Amino acid sequence: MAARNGVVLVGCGNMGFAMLQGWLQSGTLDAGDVTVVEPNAALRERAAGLGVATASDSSGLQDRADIALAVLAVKPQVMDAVLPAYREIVAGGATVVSVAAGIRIERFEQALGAKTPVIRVMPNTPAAVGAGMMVMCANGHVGAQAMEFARRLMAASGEVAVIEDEGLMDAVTAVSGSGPAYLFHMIEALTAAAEAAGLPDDIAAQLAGQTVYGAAVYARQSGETPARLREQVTSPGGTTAAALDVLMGDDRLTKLMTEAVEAARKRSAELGK
Ligand SMILES: NC(=O)C1=CN([C@@H]2O[C@H](COP(=O)(O)OP(=O)(O)OC[C@H]3O[C@@H](n4cnc5c(N)ncnc54)[C@H](O)[C@@H]3O)[C@@H](O)[C@H]2O)C=CC1
Ligand SMILES: O=C(O)[C@@H]1CCC=N1
Repeated sequence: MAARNGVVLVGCGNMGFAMLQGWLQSGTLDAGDVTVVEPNAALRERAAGLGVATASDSSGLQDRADIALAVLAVKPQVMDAVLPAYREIVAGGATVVSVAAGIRIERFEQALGAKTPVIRVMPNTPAAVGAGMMVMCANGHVGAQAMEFARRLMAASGEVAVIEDEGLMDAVTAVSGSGPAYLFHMIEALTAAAEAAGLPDDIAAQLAGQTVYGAAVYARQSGETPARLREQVTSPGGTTAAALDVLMGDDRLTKLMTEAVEAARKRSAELGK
């Protein structure tokens, strides 16, 4: 029997392409093991530039016995329309990996068969540079080998966490799935503030970007809590304390972040309906 090590990536937009880059750059997958299905010609070409096979639909894939994982990276709104084209591939033994926000495992079982092996993954776009946060949640039909293969792929894109309770995936989505956008906005806001303080645009962008990057790396590598690292920057009566009075007074930023995460969590739950 041929080795089952093929991956079909369905949808190669922002998230699909970010993961594909992580897989290939890390050497976890050879380009020859991946087929990208993407109807958008420009995005297909971008993927082909990495050396993978591409197709505009699934029609040539039905007889492939080597497909271990069908990774679905299409918008939640089109998932129901996309799934029937993968029924045969799944019946042939492929495990479904969905990165779609909100869509519950049950929906895949209903569309593809009650015993379909399904892994939900909530990735994020820093996967493109191997710095993603990849949260996995599988149903009971996923075999050990497929789970291990999927975990290896996700580990190539960043850190992996596995959760048992699928009910938590909406919260996961709101924190780490959408989270990079909050931090990108933080960079934008710090850049705007730097400009308002009189710095030239290019210096403002450099200072904001590198400060957020440096703080994130330091927070992950120092072994200290973020609270302790914050205290180390904050001299009593100094400049940082003056700024933190604005951000932390009345728990301002924590309340705002909690409100933002709750809005995303609710939207994720809605997308699943
Ligand atoms: N963008 C992000 O940061 C994250 C996105 N996600 C999830 O990833 C999924 C994709 O999101 P994005 O990449 O942002 O959207 P996107 O719109 O950039 O990519 C979706 C791609 O699917 C393609 N597509 C549409 N119909 C198709 C079909 N029948 N067969 C194959 N491909 C098809 C589209 O042409 C498009 O390129 C969504 O379900 C989203 O919830 C999850 C975590 C983070
Ligand atoms: O905005 C969205 O719906 C997707 C899911 C998580 C990040 N992007």
